[in-house]
Amino acid sequence: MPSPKDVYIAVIGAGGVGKCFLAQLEVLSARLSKTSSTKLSLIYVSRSKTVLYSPQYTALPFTDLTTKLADSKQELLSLPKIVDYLAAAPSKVILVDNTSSQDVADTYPAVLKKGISIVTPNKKAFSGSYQLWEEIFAAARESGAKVYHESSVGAGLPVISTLKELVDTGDEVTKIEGVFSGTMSFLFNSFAPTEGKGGKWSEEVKNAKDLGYTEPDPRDDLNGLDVARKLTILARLSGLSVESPTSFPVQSLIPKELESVGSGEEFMQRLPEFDSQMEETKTAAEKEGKVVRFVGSIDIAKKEVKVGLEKFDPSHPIAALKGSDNIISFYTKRYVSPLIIQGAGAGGDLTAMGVTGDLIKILERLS
Ligand SMILES: NC(=O)C1=CN([C@@H]2O[C@H](COP(=O)(O)OP(=O)(O)OC[C@H]3O[C@@H](n4cnc5c(N)ncnc54)[C@H](OP(=O)(O)O)[C@@H]3O)[C@@H](O)[C@H]2O)C=CC1
Ligand SMILES: N[C@@H](CC=O)C(=O)O
Ligand code: NA
Repeated sequence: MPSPKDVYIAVIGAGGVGKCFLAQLEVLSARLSKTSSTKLSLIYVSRSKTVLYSPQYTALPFTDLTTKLADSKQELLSLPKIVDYLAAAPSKVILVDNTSSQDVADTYPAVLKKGISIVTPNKKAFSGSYQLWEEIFAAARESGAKVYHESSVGAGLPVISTLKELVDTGDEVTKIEGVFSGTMSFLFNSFAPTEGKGGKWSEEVKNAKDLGYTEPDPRDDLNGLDVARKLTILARLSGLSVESPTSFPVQSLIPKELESVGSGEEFMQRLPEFDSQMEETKTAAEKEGKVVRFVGSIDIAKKEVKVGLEKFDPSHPIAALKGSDNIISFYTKRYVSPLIIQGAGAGGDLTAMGVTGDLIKILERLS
C-alpha cells in the first residue's frame, strides 16, 4: 500500500528539456528518499512515438531510461486514456509536460479536475485562448490541484514567481519590457555583436538550434510568436486579459519567400538564400552607430503589447547582453526604478531547473 507521502510522477516529452528534467528528477528522488519520508515514483514517460509506463503503478527504474523508452514496444495511450490511468493511481500524481504540444495543453483542465497537479515549460496552455487560461485556473481552484509553469518565461529565471508575488502582495505592474527569447538574444548577440563582425544569420540560427535554444521548429522563434506567447502570459498575470498572442503587433523575421515552406528542415536548408535581408537590417542600424535587438513590451495602462526589432546604442544594457541572456524589467507602483531579472533564458538544463523547482514547490504544498 502506498503511504500518504508517495507521489507518482508522469512525464510527457523527453527531448532537450525532458531528458535534463529526468536526470534532475533522479537526483531529487534519491535525495528525498534519504532526507524525507516523500517517495517519488516515476510511473509514466513518453515521447511522440514511444511510451514506457507501469500499469501497476510501480516505479520505473532510472537506469537506461531514455534507451528503454526509445526501444519500448508498449502501445501509446491517447490523452484521455493517460488522464484515466493517472486518475486511477493510488496516491497523488504530478504530470510534467515537457512538450510544446497544444493537444497536451488542451488536456490540462481535464487533468486538473481529477486532482492531478501539473508542472510544465510549455507555453501553449497559458498563451492559447483566454478561455483555456480561465478553464485551467478554474479547474485547479475546484480540485485543489496545483499548476506551475515557471519555465514558460525566461526558462529557469524566477520571472513568473516574481511577477506573481508582486501581484499577490498588492503591487501594481505598470510596464514590463526586455528581451524574452534566448534564441533571439543569442542570434543578435552573435550576428550583430557590439564589437567585432558577427556570424552569418542562417549559421547562427543553426547554432541556436544545435544548442537547444530554439523551439522544436525554429520558425516558432523567428516569427516572433514565442516572444508573443511569453508576453501574453506576463500580461495576463499582470491583469490584462490579452485574448491571444496574435491579438497585438508581432514582427516576424521569416523571409516572405519562406512563409509557405512546409517543413522546418526545408526552411533551415533554404534560409542561407536570404541572409542578405538580415544583413541589410544590421547595416542600417550600424550606420546610426547602433545594433538591432529583438524586444517586447507590455504597457498595462495603455493596454498595449508589442514585439519586434529595435535599435540600441551599444552601451545600452539590452545591447550588451551575452549568449542566450534574457533581461526582463518590471516597472510597478513599488518599483519605479525597475526590478530587473537577467540571465540565460534558454537551454535544456536551465529550463529543466525551473521545472524541477516547480515540482519541489508542489511537493511542499501537497497535503
Ligand atoms: N529549450 C529551451 O531552452 C526551452 C524550452 N521551453 C519549452 O520546453 C518544451 C520542450 O522544449 P524542448 O525540450 O527544447 O523540445 P524538444 O523538441 O527537444 O522536445 C519535445 C519533446 O516532446 C515530445 N512530444 C511532442 N509531442 C508529444 C506528444 N503529443 N506526446 C508525447 N511526447 C510528445 C517529443 O517527442 P520526440 O522525442 O518523439 O520528438 C520530444 O521528446 C517546449 O514547450 C519549449 O517551449 C521553455 C523554455 C526554454
Ligand atoms: N525557444 C525559446 C525557449 C525558451 O522559452 C527561447 O529561445 O527563448
Ligand atoms: Na522562468
